[in-house]
Amino acid sequence: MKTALTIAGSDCSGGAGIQADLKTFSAHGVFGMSVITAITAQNTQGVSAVENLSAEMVSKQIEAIFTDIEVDAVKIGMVSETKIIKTIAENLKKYQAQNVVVDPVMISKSGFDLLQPEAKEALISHLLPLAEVVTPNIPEAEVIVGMKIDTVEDMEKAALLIHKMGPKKVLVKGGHLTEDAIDVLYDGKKITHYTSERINTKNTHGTGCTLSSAITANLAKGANVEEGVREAKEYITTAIRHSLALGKGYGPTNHFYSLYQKAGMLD
Ligand SMILES: Nc1ncnc2c1ncn2[C@@H]1O[C@H](COP(=O)(O)OP(=O)(O)OP(=O)(O)O)[C@@H](O)[C@H]1O
Ligand SMILES: Cc1ncc(CO)c(N)n1
Repeated sequence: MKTALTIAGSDCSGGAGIQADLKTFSAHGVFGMSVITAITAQNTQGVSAVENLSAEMVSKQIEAIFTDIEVDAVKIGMVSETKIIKTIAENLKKYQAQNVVVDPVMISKSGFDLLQPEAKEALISHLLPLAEVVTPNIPEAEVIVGMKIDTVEDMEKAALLIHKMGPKKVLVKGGHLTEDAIDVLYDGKKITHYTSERINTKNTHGTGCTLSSAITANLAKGANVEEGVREAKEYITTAIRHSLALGKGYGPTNHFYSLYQKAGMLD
């Protein structure tokens, strides 16, 4: 069985972070493993607290996995502090991690800082160069390149600029624009658009985590980035279309709809 590792924060409400990543890996038939960087207290209405683990504990978790188990792909999600970012980069180089997907998580939908502002430079200089593909949303791409993004053309410009910072490929996600949900991939040579209709729902908690872990699962199974993103986009669109009205705020996406449907378990 292929394996995938997520290095990210825990979302106790299960919609984003480690929990979304492991559900996505399972739904793709990939064996999921996790290195937890931080515990967050959050729900569908927002984040109320973040507690980082020590850099030593993050390092020990990575060591425990890589010294024992073959890792086919790695996703990096929320990493809040500079010293944890540096530890992850050192370890992934040491163990020659393959198929690294970096989701540069910065701010939650409710406006809470999931990346300490002083750690932005470390994320850019230490994690982006390790990435097979980096998956910023529009506000994250704006911070990384220091320009305003209002259109798909702006997303393309940002993708080209981020590519110069070291990742092999860049996927700028268009969830924050208003018409169709268009994601822009730049592979160093050409631009590809992945387009879906915009689904009218407020239940989009964890969409970014889910998309990046679906790409990771697909790379673990041997897909190239273009194929991996294409399937991941279909997966997230179905998961949003059948998202769950749990909680009082922005509910989570539905990871198992397609599987349950195939298994004849839905009405
Ligand atoms: N309402 C929607 N309808 C269809 N697709 C959407 C919608 N909102 C987001 N998407 C898609 O979901 C994926 C995730 O993009 P988004 O820009 O929302 O990520 P994000 O902001 O990092 O998410 P989060 O921070 O909640 O994890 C992209 O493929 C995007 O196009
Ligand atoms: C732990 C965690 N990672 C990422 C996000 C972004 O969706 C979140 N809300 N929580």
